[in-house]
Amino acid sequence: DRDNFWRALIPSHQQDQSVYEERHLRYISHLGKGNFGSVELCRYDPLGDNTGELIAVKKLQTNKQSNIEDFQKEINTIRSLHSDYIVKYRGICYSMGRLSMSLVMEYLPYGSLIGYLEKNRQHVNNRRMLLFASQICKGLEYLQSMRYVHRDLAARNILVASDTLVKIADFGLTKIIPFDKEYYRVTHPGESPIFWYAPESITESKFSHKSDVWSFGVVLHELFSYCEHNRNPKRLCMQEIGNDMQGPSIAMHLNDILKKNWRLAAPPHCPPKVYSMMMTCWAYCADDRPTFSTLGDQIEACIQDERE
Ligand SMILES: C=CCCn1cc(-c2nc(Nc3ccc(C4CCNCC4)cc3)nc3[nH]ccc23)cn1
Repeated sequence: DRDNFWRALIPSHQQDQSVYEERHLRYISHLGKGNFGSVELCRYDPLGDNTGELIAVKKLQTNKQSNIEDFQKEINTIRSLHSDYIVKYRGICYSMGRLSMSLVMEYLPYGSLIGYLEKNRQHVNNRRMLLFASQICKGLEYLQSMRYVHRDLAARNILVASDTLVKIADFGLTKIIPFDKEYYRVTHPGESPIFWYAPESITESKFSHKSDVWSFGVVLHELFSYCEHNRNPKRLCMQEIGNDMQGPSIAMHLNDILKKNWRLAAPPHCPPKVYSMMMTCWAYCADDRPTFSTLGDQIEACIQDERE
């Protein structure tokens, strides 16, 4: 039947332990937009009695061959990652009708970090922020150990599993660093989140673990700004550059002010040690930035400070 048709297409060693049949998928609601696709909340209900599990299903929205290949790479990436701090892969769902494929992941009930912090601001204190920061840092340390560069680290791509657990999501732009190089050069930058980018990513499309460290510093800034929309990195950088700046010259002006050592200002009530940690992530020269393991130790030290 149709499953065998799809199984026949995929080499056996790559076949997934779980193939979800579209006919048992019950659409519930829209969860968000990722790179090249949208994510929906579904119940996988083969018994048809509403006892099935809730899952997050990312559907590819394109028929461009390049996006289909990128989606396949995203699926292979997330399938190869096993960490408490990275959203879990569940399987894939084929639909014969549209000859398309969807990525099935664990459903994280609290949504993205941005919405969560805006909604729960009053009972998230510095210690809780630092716990989230240490979890993201551990997820990135694991990603680095697998030679992956995320390339799209931002609070919008961090999901909240519970009041005490966050996970890294959306691996649509993630690349593997070649074994003989320290960085990955992108040929087609596309619409890039340049306000989260390290200078070398803006000017040379170079991405490395050190450029992920820069973006991690920006995520720390978003965290300690409670992801307030009027304090978001894009808004703060554009205020500095001049809001009337247009198009490609924005990247040039952004690099210019970064070269002149302008950086995002400390968020209100941000502990000084946390801000100085952010500043080390924003060293203009990639080699001067800390490693994720160093950052992990510094975050643990900040948590101890908050305990006293
Ligand atoms: C990573 C960011 C880009 C793509 N993306 C991924 C997801 C996503 N979301 C969720 N849970 C979720 C739970 C509640 C809400 C709500 C919606 C209504 N307003 C309040 C908040 C939103 C999301 N679980 C997931 N597992 C795997 C992916 C995934 C969403 N967007």
